[in-house]
Order: sequence, then C-alpha cells, then structure tokens
Amino acid sequence: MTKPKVLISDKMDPNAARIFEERGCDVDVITGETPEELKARIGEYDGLAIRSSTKVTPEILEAATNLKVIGRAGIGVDNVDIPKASSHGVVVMNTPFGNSITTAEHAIAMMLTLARQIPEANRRTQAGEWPKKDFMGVEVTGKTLGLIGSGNIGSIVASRAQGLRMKVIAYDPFLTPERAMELGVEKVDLGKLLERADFITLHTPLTDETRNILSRERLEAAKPGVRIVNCARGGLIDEAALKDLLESGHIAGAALDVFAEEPATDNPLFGTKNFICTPHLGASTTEAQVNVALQVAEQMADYLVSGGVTNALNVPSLSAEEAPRLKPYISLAEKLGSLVGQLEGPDVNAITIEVSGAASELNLKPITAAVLAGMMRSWSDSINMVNAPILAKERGLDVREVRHAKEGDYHTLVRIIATTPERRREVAGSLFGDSQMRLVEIAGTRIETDLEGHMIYIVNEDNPGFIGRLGSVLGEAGVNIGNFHLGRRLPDKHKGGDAVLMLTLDQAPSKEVQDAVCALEGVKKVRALSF
Ligand SMILES: NC(=O)c1ccc[n+]([C@@H]2O[C@H](COP(=O)([O-])OP(=O)(O)OC[C@H]3O[C@@H](n4cnc5c(N)ncnc54)[C@H](O)[C@@H]3O)[C@@H](O)[C@H]2O)c1
Ligand SMILES: O=C(O)[C@H](O)COP(=O)(O)O
Repeated sequence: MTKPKVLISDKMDPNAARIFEERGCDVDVITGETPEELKARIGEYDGLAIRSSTKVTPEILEAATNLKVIGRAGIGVDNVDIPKASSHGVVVMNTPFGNSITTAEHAIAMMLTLARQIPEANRRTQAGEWPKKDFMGVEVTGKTLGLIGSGNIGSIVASRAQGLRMKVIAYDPFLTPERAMELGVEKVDLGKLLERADFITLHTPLTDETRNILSRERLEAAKPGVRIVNCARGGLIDEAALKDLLESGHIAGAALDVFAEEPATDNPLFGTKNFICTPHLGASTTEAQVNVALQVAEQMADYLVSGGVTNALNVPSLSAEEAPRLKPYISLAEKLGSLVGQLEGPDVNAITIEVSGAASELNLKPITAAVLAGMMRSWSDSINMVNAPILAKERGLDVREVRHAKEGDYHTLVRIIATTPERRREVAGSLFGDSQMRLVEIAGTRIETDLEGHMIYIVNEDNPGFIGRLGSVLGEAGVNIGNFHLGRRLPDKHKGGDAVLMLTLDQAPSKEVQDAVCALEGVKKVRALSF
C-alpha cells in the first residue's frame, strides 16, 4: 500500500512531522509558498496541515486532486473554503481546545497591558525619558468585563477575570442560563454590554453575523472610556471607527492581536494613541503549539491511515476504534448503494437505510454516507462520503435511517429501500464472518452473491430451457460466466413466476450482448452492472 503523503504548509511544531512519520505517512514541510506555488504542488498530497497563513481557496482545492483531509493546527478555519472542500470530498478538521488557554491568557495580558499602558511606558523609559508623570493607569479590580462570545476561550477569560476580581457580563446568543450560572457570568444583550462594560474582549468566530459586530454605531454607543481587546478575528471591529474613537478619547484603549487584513504591515491604526497590537500571537506559546501540532497530526493520520474522524467540521466524527468495525459495513453500504444507483439511475427521490441485528448498534451516519456515495457515484464522478450527504440534500433526496435491534434471518443486515416516481427498489446485504459482504436479497428474491467486477442482472419468466439459451448467447459472444446465482421471487418461490439472475462475468457485456439477452423469450429486464 502506498503511504499517504502530507504537506505541512505553515510553521508548525516539529512534533507534527514526527507523528505523521511514526503513523506511516510521508511528510513534506514547505512553508511560505505563494498561492501559485502551493497550487502547483498540492496535487501530490493526501493531507494538508495548516495554521492561519495558508489560504485554502477554491483554486487550491480545484488543484488538490488527491486531497482527502485538511487539518488546522488551531481553531479558526476562516482561511479554508469549507463548502468547497466538502464538495470536493475533503474532510476539514481543527483542534478546538489545544490553544484556548494560551489565547485566553493573551487576552488577559492585553487587557492588563492596556490598563497600565505598558508598551508606551516601556518605550519611553528605555529612551531615557523617565516619564513617570505621564502614565496614570486604571485598576481592573471591581471593573466590569464584557465578553462578546463565551465559548471555550471566552469562558476561560471569564474565570481568569473573576480571579482578578472583575464582574463579568457576557453577550452570546448561544449561552444558556444554566451555563451562564456555571460560569458565574451575567448574560446580557449587546446593547447592555456596551452600556456597562469598562473592558470588552471579543471571542467569537468571524461569520456573517459577527462581521463588524463592533460597528461604528456600536462603538459610539459603548461606555465612554471603554478599553477593547480583540484576540479572536479581524473583521469583528470597524477599524476606521476604532481609530476615530481612540483619537477622540471616547475609547480609552484598544489592543488587537488580529486584523481585518493580515499580515497587517501597514494598518491605519498603527501609531494611534492608546492603541497596542501583536501580530496574531494569541496561540503562540510553546505549550499551545505542541498541543495543536500533536493533535492535528494524530487526527489527520487517523483519518488517512484508518478512517477515524475527530473534530471534523464537515463530516460526523468517527473514532479510530469505531473505524475498523465500520469498515466492512461501509464497503457493504457503498456496494448496495451502487447497485441501487445502477439499477434506478438518478430518478431516486427517497432512500431508507434500514439496519438490523448487529448493524443496529453502529454509528449510522457513515453507513448512510457510504450508501449515498455509492448510489450517486454511479451517476456522477468525484462523489465520496464527505460530499454525498451534502449533494443528497441539495438534490432534495429524502433520506431516512431505521434501526431494528432484533436479528432476522441474518445476524446483521443492511437494507436499502429506494423510491423513484415509478417504483420502490429494495436490496439487502449482510456480512459473513464479520467482514465478507454479500448481497442477500434483490427484487424480493433471496440471492447470495458478492458484488464484484462485471455482473449482469436479469429478470425473466421462469420457463424451462432459459438458462441454456442464456448460456449460448453469452458463450457465442465469448463472454465467460464466473459465478451464477439464481432465485425465484419470494411470493412465487415454489413455482413458475419470475426468476432473478445475478451473473459474474469475466468481462463487461457489450451493448449487443445485452440486447441479445434482452431479446430472449421471457426476459423482462437486463442491466449490466460494475463494482
Ligand atoms: N488570536 C489567536 O491567535 C486565536 C487563537 C485561538 C482562537 N482564536 C479565535 O478565537 C475565537 C473564539 O474561539 P473559541 O475557541 O472560544 O470558539 P468557540 O466556538 O468555543 O466560541 C465561540 C463563541 O462565540 C459565540 N458566538 C457565535 N456567534 C455569536 C454572535 N453573533 N454573537 C456573540 N457570540 C457569538 C458562540 O456561541 C460561541 O460560544 C475564534 O474566532 C478563534 O478563531 C484566535
Ligand atoms: O484560530 C486560531 O487557532 C488562531 O487564530 C491561531 O492562529 P495561528 O495558528 O496562525 O497562530
């Protein structure tokens, strides 16, 4: 088996490369490339490990023909086009906790630094001015800190601020009263937060809702003398308005770790009074970088080597322990899906995935994704388990999952019921010895066969002599039969009626061969299949 190949394209703790190698991946560390250089190189890789510098744009994804996973050693994934990655079937994962403490500490450091104007005092002292009379700070004790966003980092900031004896209020539409109580913060609306906070720190992702959340109007509505810290994302604050209000003195200080445009090498805020900044250093501690590097490499290697999915933003999680157990089911589900797709084409408008016996204890999401991928791959290329559920939703496909704990005739069974405007199609498969997949039912008929290579599916009136005539047609065309499986439709299984045949062939039957089979007396349906 060829080793998965991973590119680390941003500066990352060397533990990441070490873990990739230990887990059986080939790894290249190539940082600082231009988008064009990355675009030219990315086609070689199965995995891309990044921080915030690499921008994974639609153009990069278009060129990433082998890419299976993007791993963000950190939290924010606004540098990755996730919808595009999903539609290309690429899993996007991050490390949601590895740098939270470090970033919260940076926010607290920025707040205290603002309160005492340390950078300017330091600069002027070292310039020999001894400017003692020019600096009068403020205490944070007893002051109100307003958090915008109280998720992982916001909550840590809250606890640290409480340790500094601050009163913490929070605006976060997703903060429940119970969680607010647990955190010891008062939940408020944004208007109240602006009115009451002496310090504001931001801890939200950058989304359509949060972009410009501190707009000019809101900054003007903030309490005079407020100090603002942003260690979350540039774009949350109107930078031009911030500059004006710092200059007017309405805002007493602002500390930014992040900017609307990064790298920020020439920002209008530079040099503004009471403004301090750092170059996106929130996550830059040894501890956080080791955490995120180890985590991202473990997660990506899990996915590339064994199919485990952790902290993915565009597919359901699947633990590395679950993955091997699910693997044969995923292959069974893909084949059953493919069978349905080949038999019914894109007319399927509803699909039910019914599992019973041992299969009912499994995580159904990957099984469903595999059925959809198998089904849709027979109509359209480049579909996999990542993009299949999204495409199914876009097509308006009605997808249902049903579990029956009770075993039937098989200890484990996956049944697919697909509906088109004309009919309902059922197929079912099982595993033998927990790993060998078999189709066990099709068109209401018990048939046990592998779904492999070239096959032909035939429904015919069950009359004497048919098998001989079929053998002659195939033989005359030079098509050798590998396996032959025959069954009668269940309601008529003891006499006449329709028979169902599934034949494995050594080569694909040509259109002429299919037509010749179709022309045999009593044939109702012929479909060439390939797996
Ligand atoms: N400066 C850095 O180096 C650095 C490091 C790590 C994380 N970050 C950034 O910090 C931010 C927060 O990270 P986190 O781990 O706490 O994320 P999180 O997902 O745990 O928390 C985000 C919180 O924002 C809240 N939120 C969402 N929309 C909101 C809205 N419209 N108004 C108010 N609150 C809203 C959510 O409910 C959630 O509680 C992210 O943007 C992340 O990228 C920056
Ligand atoms: O979202 C994050 O994790 C931070 O912004 C850290 O970014 P970095 O990895 O580029 O330092």
